[in-house]
Amino acid sequence: MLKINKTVVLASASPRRYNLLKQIGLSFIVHPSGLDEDSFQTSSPEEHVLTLSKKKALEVAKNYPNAIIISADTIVVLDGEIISKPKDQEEAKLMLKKLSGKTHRVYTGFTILDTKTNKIYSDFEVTDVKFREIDEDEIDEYVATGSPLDKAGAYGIQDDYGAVFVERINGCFYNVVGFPLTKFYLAMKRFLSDD
Ligand SMILES: Cc1cn([C@H]2C[C@H](O)[C@@H](COP(=O)(O)OP(=O)(O)OP(=O)(O)O)O2)c(=O)[nH]c1=O
Repeated sequence: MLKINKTVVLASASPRRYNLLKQIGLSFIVHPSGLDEDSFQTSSPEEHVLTLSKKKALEVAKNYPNAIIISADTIVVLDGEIISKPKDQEEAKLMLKKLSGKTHRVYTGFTILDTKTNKIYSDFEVTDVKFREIDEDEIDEYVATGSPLDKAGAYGIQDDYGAVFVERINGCFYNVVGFPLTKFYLAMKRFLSDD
């Protein structure tokens, strides 16, 4: 597993990212960036997740002169349209209606930053997710649980409801949940051995 002789800071308020990084045995503290993601416009999904994850890391880096900062950003992309987190229940319902019966892509970008050397590495992963047709009652019931509200595309593949909307995926499952574990693990090993 990863052995890091330095303070590691997870620059994220996402409980999913917390759990996923704990799952691979990483020791870290949490310091969310509080970045306003709504005011941010970009051209491509790749650029969006790479730039936002970098911004989150750089924001939190200001507080830690000698640490490794880890951050990420997840979006859903349907027919070229970037879908982030819904602003309310109505928007969550609209998002789920759009995703029904279709295949979308989930992009997660992540950044690793050493605040002492200023070495920075960012990368992203993409997973295709096929939804079955979901009906309005199912959408209403799920949205009423409140769970979709803090999630890109208004669903969690790991949720009770979200799980049964998904017919199949192609790619990394953990990438959909919010952090591409294998890609991150390999990147982190390279990052640490380059020191
Ligand atoms: C598609 C999908 C997203 N998500 C979540 C992961 C992320 O927490 C969230 C996307 O929003 P993000 O802006 O990437 O992350 P966040 O606001 O939750 O946390 P922070 O910016 O502080 O790191 O959607 C799931 O939990 N399951 C899913 O299936």
